[in-house]
Amino acid sequence: MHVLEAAVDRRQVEELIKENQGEGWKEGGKEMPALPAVPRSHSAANSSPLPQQAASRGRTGGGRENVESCSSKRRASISNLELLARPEERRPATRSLAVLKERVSRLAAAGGGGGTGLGDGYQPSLRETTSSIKAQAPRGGGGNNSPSFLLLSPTLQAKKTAVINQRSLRRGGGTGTTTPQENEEASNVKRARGAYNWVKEVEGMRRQERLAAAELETPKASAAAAAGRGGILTRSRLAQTARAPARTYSLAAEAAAAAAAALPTPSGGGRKFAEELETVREDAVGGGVGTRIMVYVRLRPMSKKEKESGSRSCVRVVNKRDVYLTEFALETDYLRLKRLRGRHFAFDAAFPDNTAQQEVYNISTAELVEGVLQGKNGSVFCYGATGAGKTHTMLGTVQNPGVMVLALKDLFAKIKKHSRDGDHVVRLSYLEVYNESVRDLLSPGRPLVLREDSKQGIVAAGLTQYQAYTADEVMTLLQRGNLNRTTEPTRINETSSRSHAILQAIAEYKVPQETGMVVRAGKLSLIDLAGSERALATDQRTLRSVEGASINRSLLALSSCINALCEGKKHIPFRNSKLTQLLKDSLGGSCRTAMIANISPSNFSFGETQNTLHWADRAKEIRTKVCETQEELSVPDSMEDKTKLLHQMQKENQELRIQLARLQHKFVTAQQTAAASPSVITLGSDRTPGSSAPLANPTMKTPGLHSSLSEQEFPERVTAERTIRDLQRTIQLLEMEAERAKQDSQSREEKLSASMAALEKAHILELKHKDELIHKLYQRSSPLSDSRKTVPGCSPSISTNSTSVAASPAKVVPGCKNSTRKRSFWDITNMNSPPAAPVTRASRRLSTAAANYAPSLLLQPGFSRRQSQG
Ligand SMILES: Nc1ncnc2c1ncn2[C@@H]1O[C@H](COP(=O)(O)OP(=O)(O)OP(=O)(O)O)[C@@H](O)[C@H]1O
Repeated sequence: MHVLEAAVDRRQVEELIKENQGEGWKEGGKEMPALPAVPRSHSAANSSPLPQQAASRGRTGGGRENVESCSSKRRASISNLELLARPEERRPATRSLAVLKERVSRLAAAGGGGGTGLGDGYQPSLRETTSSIKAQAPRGGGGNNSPSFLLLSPTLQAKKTAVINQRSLRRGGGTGTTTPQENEEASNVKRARGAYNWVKEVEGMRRQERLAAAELETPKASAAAAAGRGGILTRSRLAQTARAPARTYSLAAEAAAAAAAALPTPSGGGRKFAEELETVREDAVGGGVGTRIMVYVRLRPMSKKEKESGSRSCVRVVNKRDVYLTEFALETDYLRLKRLRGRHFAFDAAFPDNTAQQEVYNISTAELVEGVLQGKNGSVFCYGATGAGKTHTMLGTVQNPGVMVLALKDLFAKIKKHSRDGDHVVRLSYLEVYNESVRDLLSPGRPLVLREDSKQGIVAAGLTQYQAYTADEVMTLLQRGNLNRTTEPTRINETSSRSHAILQAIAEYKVPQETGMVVRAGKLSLIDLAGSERALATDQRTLRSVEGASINRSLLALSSCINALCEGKKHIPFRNSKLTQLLKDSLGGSCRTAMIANISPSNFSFGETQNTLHWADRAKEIRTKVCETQEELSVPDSMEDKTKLLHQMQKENQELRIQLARLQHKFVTAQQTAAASPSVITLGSDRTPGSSAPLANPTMKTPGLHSSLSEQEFPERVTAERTIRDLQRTIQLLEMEAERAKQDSQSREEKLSASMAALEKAHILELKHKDELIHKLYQRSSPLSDSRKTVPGCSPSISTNSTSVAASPAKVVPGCKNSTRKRSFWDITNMNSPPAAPVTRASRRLSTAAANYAPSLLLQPGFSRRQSQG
C-alpha cells in the first residue's frame, strides 16, 4: 500500500518538477532562471526509499547550490519535494501534495487552469466560482492561480503578491485580480480624466458595484447590477434605481460611470433605452395605488458667457439616466482641495446637453398626449433655476420648437387620426401667475380669481377658453399669449420669464359606444415655471428683485407641497400660493405628470443645480391618483343637434323595421313550406311582406304552433322567430329612447325659456335701476332744469314737456336742453329765434322728427363735467 502511494506521489512530484523545469519564471515581466533539472537518479532513488535516503540527501545537498540562485519560494517548493524523499516525513508530505493536487484540480475545473498573467484569460463569471481558491490566494500577482504559485506556502504567496502588486502599481498596470473589462474601463477612465490614479478608480468601481448589489434585493436585480457595468440596464434595475435616493459618490465612482458610458453599449442604444423607459413607466403605475410622477433632467449646453468667464462643467449625464454632480474646490481653498465630493442621482431619463427637442418631447410628453386622447389628464412642468433652459424646453424657438408646440401639433395630428371630421374640439386657455396674481394671457385684463370646482378642481374664474379646430389656430393663440407674457432681462438671463405660465388644452371628441355617443375629454397642462433665483444673481432692490422674491415664495410653497406629498402627509399646503393651487391637479390629482428639471452645467451654478436635482429627486416619490378616463354621455346642446339625433334614430328605426319585415317574410315562407304538415297552423300569412308595422305582441303566435313546432323539426323557423322577437325588442327600445330624447329636449327647452324669462326680468330690473339712477343724476342738476324753465324764448309748452320727460334725458326736446355754461349760446339762439308758433299738425311732425335725431344728453359736451360737479 505504501509502495503504491509512494509511486503515485512520485509520479505527481515528477510532473510538478517537470512543469518547473526549463520554463522560465516570469515575475513582473522579468525572466527568472529556470529550475534546475532533477537528476534521473532522484526518481530512481525514490523507487526504493530506504537506500536512497543518503543519496538523496547528498544529491539534494549538491542541488542546493543551484537552488540558492532561485527565489526563496522555489526553495520552499524544493524543500517540499525533499520531504517526499524522507520516509519518516512522508505522510505530511503526501498530505501537502494532496492539498496541492486538490487546488490544482479545482482550478482546472474552474476553467482554463487559472490566470497566467496580469488578469489575462480571466472571466468575471468565474470569479464567483473560484472564490474559495481566491480566498487562499487573495491577491496574486503574475500567475496567482497557477500551480507553481499554489505550490508556495501562504506566507510566500502573500509576499509574492505584495511584490507583484507593488511593481504593477509602479508600472501603472493592473493588479492580478482585474478583468480585461476592468482594465479597459480603467484605461477609458485614464483617457477621460487625464493623469489620475486609476487604481483608486477601479477600487471605487468595485465598491460601487458592491453597493449596488447590496442595494438590490433580488438575485435577479443583482445580476442586473452586474450587467449594468457594461451599460446594459435591465428593467428591474432601471426601475429600482429610478426610485433609489440620491447618494454621495466618490470621484472614483464618477470615473467608473464615465468609463461605463464610454464602453460600447450592447443594448442597442436608443431603442433599447426607450423599451427600458417604457417598462419603468409600467412600473410607475403601481397596482392601483396611483401613478408616480415621471422625473426627467435636462442639461443645457454651456453658454458663451459662461465659457468666457472660465466656467467648468460640474455635471455629467451618463447612461441617459444617471446624473453626476461634482463640486470643484477653489484652487486657493487648500483645505478642501483634497475633499472633492459629488453626488449621484438617477432619474427616469436624463438628457445630455446635445439632446434634440423632439427627443425630449418623445420621451417625456408624447405618451401623455396619447393619454389625453383617451380622456386622461396629463401635465408636464419644467422646473429649475433661472437661465437653466426651462423656457427653451417648453417653448423653444421658431426653428427649434419646444414641448408646448410639439405637443399641440401632435395632439391635432392624433385627433385627426382618431376622430371623424367635426367630432372634435380643442379648447385652449393660457394664463400666467405674476407676483401672486393670475392673468389671462389670451385676453389680458383684470387679475382672475381662483375658485375650487367640485368637478374641474381649481379654476380661474373668467378665464377665456378659445376653441381651436386646427393646429394653426392653436399656434396663433399660443403666439398671442406669449406676447403678453412677462419677460424681462436680468443679469443671468436676457429673456428671463418673470411669471409661471400654464397652457391648458382640453381635447374633447365624440366616440360612438354601445350606450350612444360619448364625449371624451382629456386635459393637457403644460407649465413653464419661472426660475428660482438669488437676489444677487438678478438685480437688487428693483422690480426684478420683487418679482424674484415672489417667484421664490411660490417655488418654496411648491417645494413644501412636494415635501408633504413625499412624506404622505394628510394635509398638503396647496393653498399657500396661487401656483400650488393651480398645480394641485398635477401633483395630487387624477393626472399623469412629468417633471423636467432643467440644469446648467456651469460650476458657478453648482448650488442651484444641486437644489434642482435634490427637488427632482424628491419629486420621484410623489404618486398621483389613478387616472381615470373621463367620458360623458353626449347630450346635444342646440335644437339643431337634437333634431339631427332624432332624425338619425328614426332612420335607424326605419332600417330595423325593414329588416324585420324581411325576416317576417322569410318566416312566412318557411311556414308555408312547413304547411305540408297538417298539424301546423300557418302564422301571419295575411301579412304583406315589407310591412313595416311591428308585431303588437312579440310572442304573437297562433295557438298550437309552438307546441307543434319543435326545434329539431323546424330549426330555421325557430331561429327566424327568435330573430323577429329580438328585432321587435330593439325597435321598442329605440322608440323608447327616441321618446326620452324628445322629452329631454322639451324639458331643456322649458328650462331655456324659463332662464330666458328670468334674464329678461333681470334685464328690465337693471334698466329700471339705471333709469332711476339717471333720474337722480338729473335731479341733482335741477338748477339747470329750473334755469331751462326760465330760458327766455323757450315756449312754456315745450318747457313743460321737457320737465315731464326729465326722467329720460335722451328725450329732452331740443332747444331746452341746455346748461348754464351754454346759456349764452342758447340764449342767443333762442332770443334770435322767432316766438313759438302755434302747434299745428305739420309743426308737431317736424318737432317729433327733430326729437328723434337729437343727440343724447350723455353725449353732449360738458355733461360729464356737470355730473362730476353734482
Ligand atoms: N438645450 C438648450 N440648447 C441650447 N440653448 C439653450 C438650451 N437650454 C437653454 N438654452 C439657452 O439658454 C438661455 C436661457 O434659457 P431659458 O430662457 O430657457 O432659461 P429659463 O430657465 O427659462 O430662465 P428663466 O427662469 O429666467 O426664464 C437661452 O438663451 C436659451 O436659448
